[in-house]
Amino acid sequence: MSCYIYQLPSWVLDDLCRNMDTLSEWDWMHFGKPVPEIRPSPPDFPGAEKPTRPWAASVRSTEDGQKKGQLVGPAALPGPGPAPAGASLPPPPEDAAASLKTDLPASPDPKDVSTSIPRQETLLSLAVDSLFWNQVDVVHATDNFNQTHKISEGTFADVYRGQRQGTPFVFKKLREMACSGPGSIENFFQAEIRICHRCCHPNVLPLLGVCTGKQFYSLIYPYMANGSLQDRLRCQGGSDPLLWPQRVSIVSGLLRAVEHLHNLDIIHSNIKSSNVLLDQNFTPMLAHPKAPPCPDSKRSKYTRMKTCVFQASAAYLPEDFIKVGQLTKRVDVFSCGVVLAEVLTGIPAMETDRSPVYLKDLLLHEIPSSSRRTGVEKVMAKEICQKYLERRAGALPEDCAAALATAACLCLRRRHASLAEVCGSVAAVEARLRGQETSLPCGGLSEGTGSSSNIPEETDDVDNSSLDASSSLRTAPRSGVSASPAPTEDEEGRVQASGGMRADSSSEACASPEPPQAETSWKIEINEAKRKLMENILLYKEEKLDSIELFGP
Ligand SMILES: Nc1ncnc2c1ncn2[C@@H]1O[C@H](COP(=O)(O)OP(=O)(O)OP(=O)(O)O)[C@@H](O)[C@H]1O
Repeated sequence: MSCYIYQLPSWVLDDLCRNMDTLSEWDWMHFGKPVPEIRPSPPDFPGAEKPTRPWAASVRSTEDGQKKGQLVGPAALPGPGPAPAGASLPPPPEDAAASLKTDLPASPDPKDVSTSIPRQETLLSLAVDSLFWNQVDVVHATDNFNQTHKISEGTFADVYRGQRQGTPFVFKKLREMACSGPGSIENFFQAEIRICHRCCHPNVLPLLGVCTGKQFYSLIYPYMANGSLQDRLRCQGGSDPLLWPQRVSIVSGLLRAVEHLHNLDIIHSNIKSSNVLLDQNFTPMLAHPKAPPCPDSKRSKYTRMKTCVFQASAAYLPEDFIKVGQLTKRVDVFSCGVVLAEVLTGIPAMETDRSPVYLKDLLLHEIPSSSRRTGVEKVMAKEICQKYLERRAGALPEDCAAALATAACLCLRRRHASLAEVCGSVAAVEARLRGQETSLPCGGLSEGTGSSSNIPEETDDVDNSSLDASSSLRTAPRSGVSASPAPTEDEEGRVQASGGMRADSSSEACASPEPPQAETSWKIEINEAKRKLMENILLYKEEKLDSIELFGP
């Protein structure tokens, strides 16, 4: 028999409401998204999501992938055997799955976690216990975060390699940054957990564990043997340059991952080549979504971010986002365009001793003077191919280069660039390089995103350039486009971009008055009845409603 919340006696609901009043934001999130694994037989609430296995690479929900016929298995514990992007991956080895299960202390020390961090008990009650590693295991696996195991220092965390039961893992040890503000670790933690909780895709890096210890917080991932796309594009450690088929398949995997996230209404907001990790087969995995910054007032529908965090990522962000701080899917599409451009040209997204500092500015500078005419991307793409095409990656047929450059230009320039279309274009190049005869859609793509070539496309253009003469930008010494052996053009006299930080040099970027509907980087799926109930509960909390009004007599 179905049981509806309104069928409960009002005193029970009253009690429920009072208890709910004490919930943290974290708990509320999960109120909208039941995790039913802990219940022997889940109740049949209308509108409730189907039960999903709760957690980690080996246990994540697979619904979305199944719908689209995508692979939905665990994404990639490093293990033997090839696992090409988009191909079926083997389940994690038994020992690895077992290694994710960590014995929890029988009664967790309440002092073990700060109050701002989701409490272990709460998370346990959400059936994510298999995700938790205890501190001792993490210390053991990383040799107490031995410096010799350190891979890198990131914006929010230091990255260490470790090993458990013979399986290599990566441990991100989170740290509060001076500029990150209170709660940033919590946000970071929750962003990762939310995304991993909601999606499972062969090109999204799975979160394998978390540790909320007394001395540190850590997130645990599979170790990706080929490091990041950024490392490989820079041939760090003397690695060979990536060849075109590898490059295109990596971009294709990245685009599929982003498309998948967007289908779930998740905005990654931290797409960059250092967050595209490559396994032993160069299968790309998109990692480390950025914590959705908290709006500083309930009224704010759009998102503001800390200026210092912008600075780290400005190379991948569109100007309008930097100026306004409105987080939409377009931000991700733009970032994909920058990554695609890095792959295509071999030019780093940012180089401080170069002018312009940002690759996005270098490329957007190639826009023909009559930038509003139809097919501008095609002209721009041609320029890019002629001037900046990576020469170390082997031979690339001209039409493939043009299609890739056009796809990059679309991502960089169009307000409404269709990710599906860009995906399709790159996939066609991928197939072509694999030897499959495919006709490239570059003609159609370059003429406009889905629109007829006869129709002017004026309203879709975006001024992304941070090379605005009015901005107070410093000028850097010219160093050319050093990373690429491709001929570099004269950029003398160009004003160096500073990522549009003119928007605000204070702790937060400015926000325009009430921009149009913004998308948020995560979305609670909740049915209307629940939404109404939650609204009423808020009113109840403000003592504008009593429990009788809330649920009726
Ligand atoms: N799972 C992993 N396997 C192998 N190497 C990794 C892994 N995660 C990160 N790395 C390496 O560590 C580097 C830094 O990772 P990190 O996630 O801190 O990226 P970041 O871009 O510097 O920081 P952030 O994403 O926090 O802005 C990556 O570029 C990569 O070389």
